[in-house]
Amino acid sequence: MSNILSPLLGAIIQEDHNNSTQFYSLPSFLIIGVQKAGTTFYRNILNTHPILLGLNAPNREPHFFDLFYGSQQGNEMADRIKTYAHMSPLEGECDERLFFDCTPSYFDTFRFKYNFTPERVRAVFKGAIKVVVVLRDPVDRFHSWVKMKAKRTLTKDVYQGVIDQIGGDSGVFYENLVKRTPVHGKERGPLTSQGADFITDHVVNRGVLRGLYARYFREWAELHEGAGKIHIVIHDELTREPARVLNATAEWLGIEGYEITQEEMDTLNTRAGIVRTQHVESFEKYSRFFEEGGNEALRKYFSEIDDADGGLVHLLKKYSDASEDSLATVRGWYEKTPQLSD
Ligand SMILES: Nc1ncnc2c1ncn2[C@@H]1O[C@H](COP(=O)(O)OS(=O)(=O)O)[C@@H](OP(=O)(O)O)[C@H]1O
Repeated sequence: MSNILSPLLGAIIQEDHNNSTQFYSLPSFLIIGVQKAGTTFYRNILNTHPILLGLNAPNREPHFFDLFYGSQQGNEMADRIKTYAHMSPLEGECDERLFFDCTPSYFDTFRFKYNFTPERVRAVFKGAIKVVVVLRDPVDRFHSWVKMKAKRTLTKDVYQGVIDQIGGDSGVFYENLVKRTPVHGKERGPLTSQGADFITDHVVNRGVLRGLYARYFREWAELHEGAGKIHIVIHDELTREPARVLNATAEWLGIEGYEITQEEMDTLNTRAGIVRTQHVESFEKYSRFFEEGGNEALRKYFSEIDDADGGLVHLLKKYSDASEDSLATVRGWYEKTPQLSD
């Protein structure tokens, strides 16, 4: 096995088998998050570009750096790299397709004790990998996550479960969130969901803590500073102007743009639609709770933690290519809300 540098961005790996040579490519960039921000739609949009190809496209996430990293045949770095490269066989040395790995849980690997994916990615790519993050208002992301949960958890009324656990009072909900949030840089343990009660495991860890973007963004940005600016895609821009977002990504990669056709667009519009569960009454109770103060509590919480973690807008300015418009959108997510009423 030998490595040569691709004319574009990825590293190409060559393997000689008897009389034939097979080439593989490591991905040229990673879409690391965030879950529920429209990453599936973004991946599908990128896949329309003639030279871009998602690993395991179109429907599966590779999870190489979290779920499968420790379970390769052989744990030497060379074995790992080989396994990863085998996900993207090339048709010949001059095959110029660019592969990408879209695994939204890389951003904040909550199924483990702490997020070690940035370190692993650095170990494999020596820091030289491009990274994209799709961001969405953390309050909307929370609701999207609950909706997914309700869709998947058929036997349980998720909306009622959320209401029961948050106590139906936005002040109590807010206090609960603050109490259960690990302090940055100190306690990594509480991020594990193993053995946690419902609110910690589901509502807080997976629903809420995943929205602490500044915290995870800083980890990624600091470890990958040498690899250029992180590319930012904002959910609202992606869903409003997917063609523009595709070409902005192409420009960032240094490749030609692609004019996506209406026909391609129509097949890609993967919007999940409204999923409520069969428990209409509890869904209505849930919606009412959040409309009447729950959302305000969540926003206040996200805003305060964002401040304490150094501010996403500040970090994006320093480490990403986010435009002024994107920064203004992100700023809006963290606007301070009035004091919560008692
Ligand atoms: N085209 C388009 N327009 C508007 N919204 C869209 C579109 N495509 C995906 N989405 C919304 O993105 C949410 C799913 O995000 P992800 O694909 O990142 O989810 S996942 O992490 O892969 O589970 C999910 O959000 P919610 O509907 O709020 O749950 C999708 O509806």
